[in-house]
Amino acid sequence: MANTVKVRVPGTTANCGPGFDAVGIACTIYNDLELTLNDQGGISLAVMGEGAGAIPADGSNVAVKAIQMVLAKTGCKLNGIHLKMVNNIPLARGLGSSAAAIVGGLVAANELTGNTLTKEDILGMATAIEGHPDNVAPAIFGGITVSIMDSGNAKYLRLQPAKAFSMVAVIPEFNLSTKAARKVLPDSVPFADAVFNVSRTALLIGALCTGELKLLSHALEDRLHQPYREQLIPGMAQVLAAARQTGALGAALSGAGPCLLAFTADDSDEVGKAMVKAFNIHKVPARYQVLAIDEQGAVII
Ligand SMILES: Nc1ncnc2c1ncn2[C@@H]1O[C@H](COP(=O)(O)OP(=O)(O)O)[C@@H](O)[C@H]1O
Ligand SMILES: N[C@@H](CCOP(=O)(O)O)C(=O)O
Repeated sequence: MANTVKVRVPGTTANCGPGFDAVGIACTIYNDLELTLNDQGGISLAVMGEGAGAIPADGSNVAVKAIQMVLAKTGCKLNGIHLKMVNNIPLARGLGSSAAAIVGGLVAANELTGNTLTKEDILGMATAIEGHPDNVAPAIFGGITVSIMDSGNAKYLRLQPAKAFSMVAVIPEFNLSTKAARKVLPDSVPFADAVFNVSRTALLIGALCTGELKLLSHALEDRLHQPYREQLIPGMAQVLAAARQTGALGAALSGAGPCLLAFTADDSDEVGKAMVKAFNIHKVPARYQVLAIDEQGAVII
């Protein structure tokens, strides 16, 4: 059996406005992870691109955690874990870097231990490490996914959008960990806000499945997390407004932020430039990247 494998995993944008911890989209931005297992023990890590010099080479690394979980579950005795990463997904920006690392580790280790885990098993294990299913589901399955937790088990549905759209990810030059961005959320919300989000999430899924993309301007509205996270992202309201004013279908926080994401039918560059300019007015350097939906999810390459 080969002892080295390479996996490509997409970044993901979670929540998509109102679908907190439920909706996610796989995006055409990728990390490559090469895993070698041997019986010599030890952990080594070489990182190129995003996170080089910052990602730990020990058991605190989420990719290593994921690999060790597969080794334990499959009873594999190989104890040497050697990783090479080429990362394009920026860390702690809201584009699912941790989900990509976890899914990459699980898929690679599964491949090297005889492929005994199903994608559904991998979803369960990835969710256990990540804490919520909305990034790991599209990272595994590709496309647009809706996920739920049922008595601790993640279940998902993969949707086919009726009409193509682009996503303009505006990436500010500062990190915001998901952990920190979850700390500002309240324990409970007003009933009216819950109703607001139920209606918008239903509209979001309906709009994507029917191709009624003009409804996204309402369907991306949120009262569960964005209003609380706004304090962490200078200029957030103005950047989202700039997207809408330049013709975006709608715009929202990407995952826990600080990246902001506009959905576009055309004029993506114009929207990206306007959003970057609005961040710059608030003294936040930023860049934009135009993304499409990744249809495949994690693949062995
Ligand atoms: N390629 C990677 N390998 C190992 N750990 C990673 C990798 N990418 C990200 N991480 C871990 O995930 C953290 C960022 O996760 P998180 O705060 O959830 O943000 P996001 O997933 O939105 O990028 C990083 O600080 C790092 O600990
Ligand atoms: N539902 C989560 C999504 C976090 O996504 P990330 O890409 O920022 O890790 C949340 O909003 O906390």
